[in-house]
This record gives sequence, structure tokens and C-alpha cells, in this order.
Amino acid sequence: MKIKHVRTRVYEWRGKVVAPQSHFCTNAVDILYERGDAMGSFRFHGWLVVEIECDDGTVGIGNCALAPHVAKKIVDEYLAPIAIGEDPFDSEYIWQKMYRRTLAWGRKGIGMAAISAVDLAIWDIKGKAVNKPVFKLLGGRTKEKIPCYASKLYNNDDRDAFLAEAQGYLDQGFTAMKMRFGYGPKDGAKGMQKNLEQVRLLRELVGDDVDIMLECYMGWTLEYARRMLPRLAPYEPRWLEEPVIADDVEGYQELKKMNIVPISGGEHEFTVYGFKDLLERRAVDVIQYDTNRVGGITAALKINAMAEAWSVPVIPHAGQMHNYHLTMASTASPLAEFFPVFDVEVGNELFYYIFEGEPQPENGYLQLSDTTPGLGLTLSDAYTDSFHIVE
Ligand SMILES: O=C(O)[C@H](O)[C@H](O)[C@@H](O)CO
Ligand SMILES: [Mg+2]
Repeated sequence: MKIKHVRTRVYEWRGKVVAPQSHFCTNAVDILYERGDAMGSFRFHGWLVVEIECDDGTVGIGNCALAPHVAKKIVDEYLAPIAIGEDPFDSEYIWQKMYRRTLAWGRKGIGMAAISAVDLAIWDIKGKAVNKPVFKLLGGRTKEKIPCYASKLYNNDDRDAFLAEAQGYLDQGFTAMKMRFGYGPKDGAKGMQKNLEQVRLLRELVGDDVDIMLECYMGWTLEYARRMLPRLAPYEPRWLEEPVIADDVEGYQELKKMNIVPISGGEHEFTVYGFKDLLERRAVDVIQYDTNRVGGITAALKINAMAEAWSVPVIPHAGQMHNYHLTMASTASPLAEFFPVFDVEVGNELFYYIFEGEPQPENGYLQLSDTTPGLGLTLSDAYTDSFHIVE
């Protein structure tokens, strides 16, 4: 079996977009003085789809959402020539070739996201070639079904609307949900009180039998997070996510060492080397790589093994099939993130408009088929009129 052709397309969403409410999510840009759409550069309204065709006609599908046009260029110019002609079952060798040939500039960030997209397509091929779901190639079923948490609840100062969304997840049977803070250091004591009010109201609504997770999306500082942790402790969040930027590993270490609220991170970290550093420095209580960024399934599988050795749970970023297969196949991964299906807003939900095959939860659990080969995704044609597709 040989890789014959690599096709890359960027799906640009042209359909309806729901403008997010003000202060809907803190983020790394918040410390800058200019106003405007701070979360603008964290939107996912374009998505790279990579299709790899083999000489026997098998086609594998991969994807990545970070800077999709740049990732497309990297795949077209650098990675496709490396993969073509190789046996897809030599996935480790192909991964090493892609990594080492682009090491000068691709070891983190968009270079690794592009490698991830190719690697996902290769694993999809391997599953299809042996007529097995990918998780069966990664160690198999470790769970009867996958527990998941509802992940949206962007801050809304209309507290009735915020709580109505949370009530909806309770009504659907979720026993865990993640909210986004709307305020950070720039918003002073008043903003801090709004953050605390938001958590208090959510905890009062859901009670003590539901886990709540708190997302900062890199929008706080170490000083602000130090002040918030003791104030958040009474609400017993399952974790506080990305309180500081990914490069501030010392900040992560210090917050974790305070041992007040578990600290999670990793969706902006890459390869086994990035997670070796986080683990050895005991910087996180929960690892949250995204398989379509971190180095694909080839890298994620190795990180799961490292996390198991360090007893650090892996709860991958994003509710998408490429992450679910890893969670299903690892006892180090107790839970999956689930992005509820909504009108397109930030774009986490765009995946549902491009692909068919994503499982929908029942009472807070997801199920993967034992018989659907590969990753289990096909390209949807239900929304083609709402996409501008760049070949
Ligand atoms: O943890 C997450 O789901 C991410 O940080 C979100 O994708 C991001 O859009 C912020 O909500
Ligand atoms: Mg996050």
C-alpha cells in the first residue's frame, strides 16, 4: 500500500455567524490597550481538510483548525512530498520525516498542526485498511462509553441567559460543564466580582453533584490568578484552565503548587517534548492537548503513555473524533470535552458543519462504534452552500 496523492482544501465558513456578547471570553489579547474584537484571532471560521489517497483507492481524512491557509501551504509545499510514496503503515517513520525535515521552524505551532492533519489522515487510512476503528489500533476499548462535559457557557452578563444555557445541559443529562470567564486584570475589582458572581450562580444552579470547569483561555496573569484561586476554592471547580499564557510554565507551576484549585492546560502545547516539560516541572494537574495540533495521533499516543506514568489525567481539548479515539483507548483519559452543536460563533462548532459521523452524547456519555473503520468521519455535503472552499 503506498500513498499516492494528498489533497488539501480550506473550508471557509460563509454562513450565519452569531456575534458573541461583550466580555464573552477572556483571552491572551486582553492585556493590550486596543479595544475591538479581542477574540478575533481565536476564531475558527476556516478549517483545513487533508485527504490522502493510496494506490488501492483508500482515502484518509485529516484536519486542523489553526491558521488553515498557512497549514495548507505547509502540507502542499513540505509535507505532501514527504508522505507520497510511503506505506501509510510506516506512520512513525513518516511522522519523524515530517518532523525532522521541518524542525527548523515546525516543531511547535502551525508546523505541528499541519503535521497533525497529515498524521490524522494516515491513521484514518490504517483503520480503513484493516476495517477497524482507529481506537482498536491504539489499545482498543477501555470504556463502555466515554463520559463527556458540555463545553460552552461563554460569559453572559445577562445571567438569566447564562443560567438558561446551563440548565439546558442539566436537562440533557450532563454532569459536568465548562464556563468561560469574561473578566480579567484589566477589569479590576469590579470584574473580579463579576467573575465570582458567575461561578457562584452556576454552582448554585447545578448543585454539588455536577462538576464545573473554569476557562480563562490565557486571559489572566499570574498575579490575578493568585488572587482568584482562594476566592474560587469554595465553589470546588474541577479545574481552572489556561490561567496564563502557554509559555509561562513557571506561572503554571506556581499556581499548581498553591494546591487550591487543579490547574489544566496543554491545548497550546506541542509534541512529547512540550509535555515532557510540563510533566517534569509538575506544571499541570490535567493535560489538554488537541490531537489535531499536538502532532496527531502518533504524538498523542506517546503523551498518553507519559501521562499515565505521571498519573496526570488527559482530557483532550475539543470535542471531535480525532480526540475521542484517544480517550477511548487510554485509561489515562477519563473524560472528553464536548462542544454542543450551535449556530457558528467562535467556531468550535464548525466541525459539525464540515464532517458527518461525530457522535452526539446521551446523558453525558459518548459512544464510538466497534465496527466503523478509521476515524469514522466523512465530509458532509449538507452545508456546502455555506462554505467557500479553497483548493
Ligand atoms: O478549552 C476550550 O474549549 C478552548 O479553549 C476553546 O476552544 C476556546 O475557543 C475558548 O473557549
Ligand atoms: Mg481551553
